[in-house]
Amino acid sequence: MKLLILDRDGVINEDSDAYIKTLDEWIPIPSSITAIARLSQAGWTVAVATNQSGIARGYYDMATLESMHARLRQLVAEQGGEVGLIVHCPHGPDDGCDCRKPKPGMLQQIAAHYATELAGIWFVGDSSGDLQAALAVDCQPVLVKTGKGERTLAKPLPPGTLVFDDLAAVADQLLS
Ligand SMILES: O=P(O)(O)OC[C@@H](O)[C@H]1O[C@@H](OP(=O)(O)O)[C@@H](O)[C@@H](O)[C@@H]1O
Ligand SMILES: [Mg+2]
Ligand SMILES: [Zn+2]
Repeated sequence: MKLLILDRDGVINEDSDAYIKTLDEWIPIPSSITAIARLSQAGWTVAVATNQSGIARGYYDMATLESMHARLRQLVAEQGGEVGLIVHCPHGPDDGCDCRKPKPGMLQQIAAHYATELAGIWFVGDSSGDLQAALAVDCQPVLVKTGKGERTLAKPLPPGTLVFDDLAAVADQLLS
């Protein structure tokens, strides 16, 4: 199946070092919304795997997180596309969960949901933890320069990492 997995903050929407704590702070990257719509209209399933330690930290609750994801689905639907499964890790760095990137648990959850293998599936992120999670399950690590991408690019990347300016450029490549 044509499955693409995305990180959320810094790829789909703007990120902040102060976390994305409210719906108003969830600011979509317009070209990313269009990219998701274009991909899904072309038969791609676009899933999301996002760390949301702000839940564990008490910065925001599940209702707020779900409101952000409802807004994402609405914006993509307005452009004729749809968003697939969105998986989040609500845990903190010290909780020892299996889902927080760089662990690959969320990627494995997505693969199980769609009854597909992960090998070679592109996982698009802006942080090194995203790239490490991809490598852990033989996904293709893809770095975008939006969000924390430029910071991530300043450090050595895992061999084989593909680099694009933004999600729109990733979509252009996949749809070419
Ligand atoms: O990029 P994704 O995975 O969609 O989400 C990242 C967010 O959960 C937050 O992750 C935090 O990392 P810590 O969780 O505090 O290590 C910080 O990097 C925040 O700036 C960022 O907004
Ligand atoms: Mg991110
Ligand atoms: Zn977790």
